[in-house]
Amino acid sequence: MESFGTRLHRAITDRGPLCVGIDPHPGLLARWGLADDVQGLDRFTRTVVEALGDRVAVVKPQSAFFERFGSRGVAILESTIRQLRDAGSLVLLDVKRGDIGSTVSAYASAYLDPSSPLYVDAVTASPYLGVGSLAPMFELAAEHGGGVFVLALTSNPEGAAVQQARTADGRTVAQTVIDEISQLNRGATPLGSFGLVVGATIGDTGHDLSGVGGPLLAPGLGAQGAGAADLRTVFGSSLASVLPSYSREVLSAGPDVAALRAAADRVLVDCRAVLPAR
Ligand SMILES: O=c1ccn([C@@H]2O[C@H](COP(=O)(O)O)[C@@H](O)[C@H]2O)c(=O)[nH]1
Repeated sequence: MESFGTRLHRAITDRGPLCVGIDPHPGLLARWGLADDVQGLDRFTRTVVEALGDRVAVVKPQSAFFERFGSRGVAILESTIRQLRDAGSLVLLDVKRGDIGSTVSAYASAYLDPSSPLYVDAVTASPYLGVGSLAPMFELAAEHGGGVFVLALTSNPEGAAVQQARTADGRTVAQTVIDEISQLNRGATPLGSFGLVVGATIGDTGHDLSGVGGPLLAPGLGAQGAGAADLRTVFGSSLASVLPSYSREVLSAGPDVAALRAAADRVLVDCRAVLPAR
């Protein structure tokens, strides 16, 4: 079976280095002329799938915006995941899960076991119960060709106080996460299946990302203020591994399908101007 890293590498080669998030904020639903209810959610997500499912490498539904509608929202998330997979994009579910290992096993089953209704290509995970506690996710991902993106240096301003705090050996908390994920990817070609989340907003923090060997998901572009040019400052010599991620910047072009496609094409052009050719 092909690894997630191999599948992601191919998707990026074929479709370009871009992840677009599905974040149906109440304000976006209103802007699209949709009600803030499950019907509005369903129409919103179907439109994004129609516009982008067959042209963007990775689509990242934000679970929170589906969960807020309870079981009917989660049913729409399940359906959205199926539609995206049918359309050919990789699905990265942004759920930022993390817990003690025995509970992480259940999260792994929920998202990374092909028999689950919420099965996706990759998930986001939080390392703040220790990177080792995420082992059941790493193991199930490896078994079924899935991927895990672990939070390292998040795009929000509050993140730095925790993530850039120093540990007893002098490394930052983020660098310990970076180093552990690098170990997991060792020897993987063309790309490892275990990624990191590093916000495009954080500036030059001096962290060493050169040995990660896996994808570096870069949210914070567009609505949070970072632009494609900031990728150079944040990622330096690791730009070749960056997967830029935009949600509101693209989604606000809707509900017109052609306008959504044009917005995704535009941000991809911006990113290609900065990232090395892949
Ligand atoms: O550090 C992080 C990690 C995750 N996110 C998520 O990405 C999108 C960003 O949406 P925009 O509309 O492009 O701002 C959202 O789902 C966040 O939860 C992040 O922003 N930063």
